[in-house]
Amino acid sequence: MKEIICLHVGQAGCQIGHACWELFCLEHSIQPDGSLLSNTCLNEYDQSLLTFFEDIGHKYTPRMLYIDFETTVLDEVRSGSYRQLFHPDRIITGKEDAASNYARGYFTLGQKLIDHVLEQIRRITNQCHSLQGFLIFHSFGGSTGSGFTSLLMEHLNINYSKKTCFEFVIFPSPKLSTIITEPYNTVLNTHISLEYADCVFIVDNEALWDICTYSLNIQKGNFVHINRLLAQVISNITANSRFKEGNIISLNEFLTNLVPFPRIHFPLVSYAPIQSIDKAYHEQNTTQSLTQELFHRNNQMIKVEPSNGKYMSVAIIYRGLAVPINVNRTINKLKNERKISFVDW
Ligand SMILES: Nc1nc2c(ncn2[C@@H]2O[C@H](COP(=O)(O)OP(=O)(O)OP(=O)(O)O)[C@@H](O)[C@H]2O)c(=O)[nH]1
Repeated sequence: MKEIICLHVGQAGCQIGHACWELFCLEHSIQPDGSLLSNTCLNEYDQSLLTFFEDIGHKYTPRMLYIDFETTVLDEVRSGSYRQLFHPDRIITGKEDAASNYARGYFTLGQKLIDHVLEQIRRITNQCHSLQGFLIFHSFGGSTGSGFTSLLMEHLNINYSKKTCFEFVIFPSPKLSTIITEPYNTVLNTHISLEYADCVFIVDNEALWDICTYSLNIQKGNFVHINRLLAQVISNITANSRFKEGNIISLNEFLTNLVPFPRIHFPLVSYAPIQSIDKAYHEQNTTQSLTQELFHRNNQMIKVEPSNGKYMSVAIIYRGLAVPINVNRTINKLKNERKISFVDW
């Protein structure tokens, strides 16, 4: 079993984390109190849930840490419907927020909290047979998300240098960001991500709101909607480590295919199909249509124009019955029609 530990840092990281754990529980038939649904029996195939969940005898508990300097968001987790799922020690809060100031997250408040956080990580790793790596969820713009994550990654690099480190990051979007320090926090945190992360999936809220409004027809969306969308992406990226169907690709193998050069590790995220509930039952999703949609701007989770540049590498994860011959045919078609062009190495 290759375990993965999730670290959710700051408001964005914790709220996205909550959406992910809701989805993981549904996928593995785990109830909000951590017990298995009564008619579920664990066979070897189901054991794959141990990648993300720890078996503590009578129930399952997530291998994760929620970390935030202020208590509001995590108090909701402590009193919400999933409160029994999480081990209380794994929800770590400070007493005041870092006021969107990277330095407060890294130095002032960060230094007070880091030992406690590292101790909890050590306890979780002690319960793992063969730790695969860490997934870190945070925003680049917030001070906890940027400052404290930087400090944490430096320590993880010292203590767990051989383990894979993936990040899922909210990149500030110019039209939506209200906090003036977000660009500064982002630049400072990017430097650390460049050095210590193996792969950083970046998304921005502007692109996610657009997907919610135009593709999913949600007129008054909020963070819950976009976080659930992100949870789908994260679930699919990690599905290979969790379910033993078809090819099992570990995080490391995934990296080998996706990252052409160690420091070039900031892939764009795209997802298909994205359909509103009223359209979903009227669409036929073929391998070809899904692959073509992936390269469409409306399906991208970050606002950039890919036609202005070239692709360095692409990793497509199909979930469900995708036949390799159809996949190859579609990719060749896209290349021949010059819809995607790669750099000439
Ligand atoms: N997608 C998504 N983005 C969020 C969420 N909450 C906050 N953000 C974005 O995250 C950025 C701000 O970072 P936060 O995570 O709120 O800040 P923090 O890391 O907790 O740091 P401080 O609040 O300064 O202590 C802004 O760009 C927000 O739009 C969320 O639940 N989902």
